[in-house]
Parts: sequence; structure tokens; C-alpha cells
Amino acid sequence: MPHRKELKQEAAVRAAALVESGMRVGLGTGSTAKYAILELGRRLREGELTDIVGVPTSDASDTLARAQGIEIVELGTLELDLAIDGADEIDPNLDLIKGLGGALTREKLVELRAKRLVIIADDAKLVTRLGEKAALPIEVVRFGFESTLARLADLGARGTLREQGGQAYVTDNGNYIFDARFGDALPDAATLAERLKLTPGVVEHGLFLGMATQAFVASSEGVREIPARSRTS
Ligand SMILES: O=C[C@H](O)[C@H](O)[C@H](O)COP(=O)(O)O
Repeated sequence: MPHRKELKQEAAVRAAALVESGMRVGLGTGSTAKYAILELGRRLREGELTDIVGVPTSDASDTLARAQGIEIVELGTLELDLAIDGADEIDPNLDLIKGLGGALTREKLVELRAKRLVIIADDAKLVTRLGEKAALPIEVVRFGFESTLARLADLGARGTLREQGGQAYVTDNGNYIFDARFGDALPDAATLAERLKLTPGVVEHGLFLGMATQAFVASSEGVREIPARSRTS
């Protein structure tokens, strides 16, 4: 039976095959997106691809992509042909929870500029309802974060401020992350997403609704393509 790492790699290779010479590509973050960046590097080195530029969604992906010889450009107002990224949960509509790797804000900024968002994952990420397994990461500014967490509690969020090495985890943007739970699954994800955006102190949340256009999900039976659909946001 293939290891999770191999499944992630298989899904990533399928998505990276969609990249053509001359494309502008959003580069995701995490243990699955890493394989897509490595595969793009391989394709460039072996002459299968030329002239692509990448917009990374984290400092880690920026460093990895540069090491792979991918030309990096600023997001600015660029329109991207394609973005490839992992996810923490994928529901049957291709709505997602993202941000376990802490990169949700830049991921959303980059992936909203992409004509297509291709999600890569192993089958452990598939859920019937968002929030079944993963907490919802919410990025909050550090200033007065206690009062922001109190506002989130008023919305029904229970959870913890993310830590790393005994210290509060700090994102590439200098903020904290609150990993929120809302009971057994999220209530209405669209309503929750709106409320979170209206909460002072919240920078971004990990609900990616109507954004993914396609997914490659790997299991021991192979890679299943969840076909393209149009974006609604
Ligand atoms: O902030 C991190 C991202 O949203 C990742 O894409 C997500 O956490 C999935 O990561 P992984 O592929 O490591 O499971």
C-alpha cells in the first residue's frame, strides 16, 4: 500500500502536468504543494517547460521555488493561469478548509487571482461536511487578540491559539492563528465566512468556498480527478 507521502506526490504530479510554457502559476504551501513545486522544477530542468513564472503563497514556498529555478514574481494585480495547492478538508462541492500550514491569507490572495485553482490531496482530506475533522484556522492580528478571540467565541468558536515550540505561532504576515471548532461540523459555511470577515481583528479565515475548480485526490487505488467546475468566487 502506498505511503501518504507517495499519494501526495502522485496527485501533485498530475496537477503539475497541467502547467504549460509561458503560464503564470500560483504556488501553494504545505507537504502536498511542495511536490508540485518540485515537479515544476524537474519539468523546467528537463526542458519540458519554459518561461513560467510563479507567485508563492508563503516564504517557505518562495524559497523552495527559487531553489528549483522557478522565476518568482510579485502578485501585484497579475492574473494567474493556474494555482496548485493542498487542502485540509475537501467537501463534495470542492469547498475547502485550508490553513493548517499557516499560509491561508496569502493563499487566498494568490488563488483568487487564478483562473483555475487545482487542489491536490490524499483521500484522507475528503469529508462530507466541512469541520468534520479539521479545525478552521483563523488569522488574527496580534494587537488586542484576546478581544478578537472573545468576539469569535460569541460566534460559537471554541478552540486554541496555535503554538509552536511553546510559543504562539506567528504567520509570515506577523499575525496569530486561532484554530476554531464549531461543534461536530461547521454550521452554514457561507454565513460563517461572512461573519468572520466582519469581525474586527480577523485578517482571514481558512474557508475557501467556490474557489477550487478541480481536484486530484490520490488513494491506494490511484489518482481520482474531481472534474473541473466553474468558480463562484
Ligand atoms: O496553510 C497551509 C495550506 O492551506 C495547506 O495547503 C494545507 O494545510 C494542506 O497542507 P498539506 O498538504 O501539508 O496537508
